[in-house]
Amino acid sequence: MTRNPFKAALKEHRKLPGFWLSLCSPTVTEIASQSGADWLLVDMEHSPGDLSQITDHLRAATGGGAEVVVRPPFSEPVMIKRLLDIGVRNLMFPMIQTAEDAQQAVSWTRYPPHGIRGISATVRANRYARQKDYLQTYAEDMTIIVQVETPQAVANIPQIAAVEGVDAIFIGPGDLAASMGHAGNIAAPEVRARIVEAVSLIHDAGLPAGILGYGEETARGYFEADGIEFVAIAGDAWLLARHMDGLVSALK
Ligand SMILES: O=C(O)C(=O)C[C@H](O)[C@@H](O)CO
Repeated sequence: MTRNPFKAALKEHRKLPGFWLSLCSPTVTEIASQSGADWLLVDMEHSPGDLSQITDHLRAATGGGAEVVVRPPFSEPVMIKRLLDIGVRNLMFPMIQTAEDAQQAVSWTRYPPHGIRGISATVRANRYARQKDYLQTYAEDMTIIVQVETPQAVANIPQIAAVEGVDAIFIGPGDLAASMGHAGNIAAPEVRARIVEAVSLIHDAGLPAGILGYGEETARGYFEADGIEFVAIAGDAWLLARHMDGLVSALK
């Protein structure tokens, strides 16, 4: 039984709003974690943030109820090992195209004989060697989310979802649209059709689906009309820019 509330809620297919954080500010992480959101995506792929800041994000989130999910800059084993050692227990792997990609991603998170993760005896993840059952329980407490971001990946969802260890699948609408020749236009009917197809394949496989859908109306549509379980309802930079612009134009 997992001790990770986000993983447990995903398994129950609950409705889970989250925020997408790319401003590299642990203070923003703290504010977001106290909002009632269930999860916070700390993005290393499209932000200048680096590994040394991640521990501060994890500590900041403990002031509230949200779980931190980290998206590494690229799906590769070295960064994953270092993120896991510092105590990241929810990962989102970008650009997973095939079941083999997903299998490899899972293997980077598991110690032998189940994978290739290297052992470090005294790390933040095992409370500096105080958590005696870490080696027996880490996998149960970890959430692995893989991102599908191309039509090829969408077509491979049944195989990707069947990979042991994959807990959820997150649709990357921006890259999906771009890979279909509609960069910047996720509302294009062809892209929308692929998103609907992806959600249905993810649900047919019994997994929860996630997506970015900024703003109340968009997020509500994904939650209610599409039945998507975890939606990034806003990004920190998006929220700030939008509200600053609105206030200035209202008062000028
Ligand atoms: O394809 C997408 O959309 C994503 O993966 C999210 C983007 O990288 C971006 O919106 C992050 O700010």
